[in-house]
Amino acid sequence: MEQTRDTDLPAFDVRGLTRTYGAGHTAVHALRGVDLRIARGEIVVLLGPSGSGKSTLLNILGGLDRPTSGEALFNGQSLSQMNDRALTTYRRAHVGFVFQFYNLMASLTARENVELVTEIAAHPMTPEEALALVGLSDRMDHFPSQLSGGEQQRVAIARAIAKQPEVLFCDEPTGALDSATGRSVLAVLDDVNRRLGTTVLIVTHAAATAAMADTVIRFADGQIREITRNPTRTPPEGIEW
Ligand SMILES: Nc1ncnc2c1ncn2[C@@H]1O[C@H](COP(=O)(O)OP(=O)(O)OP(=O)(O)O)[C@@H](O)[C@H]1O
Repeated sequence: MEQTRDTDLPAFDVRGLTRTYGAGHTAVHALRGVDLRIARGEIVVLLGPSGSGKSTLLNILGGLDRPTSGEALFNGQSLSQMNDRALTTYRRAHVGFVFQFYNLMASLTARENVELVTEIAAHPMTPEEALALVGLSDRMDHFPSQLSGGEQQRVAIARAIAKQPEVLFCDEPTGALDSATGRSVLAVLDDVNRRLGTTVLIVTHAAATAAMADTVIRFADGQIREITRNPTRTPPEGIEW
């Protein structure tokens, strides 16, 4: 039998995924059966109204939450069947997170915030390399309070990519930023994807972000309503908000 080459596997293969919070009358069906394949090295943008289940899906794929039923495979391995220890190892080794509100340590400089990750990662780049990639070489010794919102988000991206994750999960990465700053943050994500080959998943309310994606997933009511592919990616600098 011909063996499946690793490179043929999608980054994620999601089958019949459901996630229900609570039970009985008060149960919330956040995911109602999601089937999805995400190819490696793509930028994927997830759009959908508030409460449609986007963050729930991201959290399950990122190993922060578990499905109620169904399966999510990463590189052919079932996240759903991993025990807590294996899921922690998965998060540490393979995925980076970027959230709306940067979550930087206020008492540490940009470099020290990134060091928190590089000190425990298996194959990290240096904090200097990570900060250079996001264009912050000249701000490494600044504290978060001395940086703009966009710069703080770039530090958060540097921290997320410093361990060289295969996947970067971004939940509303531009949600707290004005449009020009948001575009520059998206340009950093695009650059990371091109240079490092990182698979990037972006959850956003900003529908225009879809133009920078390879694949656009539209969510509604806990289900995928539509998956479209862009024939070409629009550079974030050219996106109109
Ligand atoms: N921990 C939780 N306990 C109970 N219900 C939850 C929990 N987390 C999410 N939900 C509910 O699950 C549904 C999906 O939430 P989710 O955060 O995934 O949506 P979303 O599409 O990311 O929304 P938004 O765009 O507002 O962030 C919502 O109805 C939400 O209230």
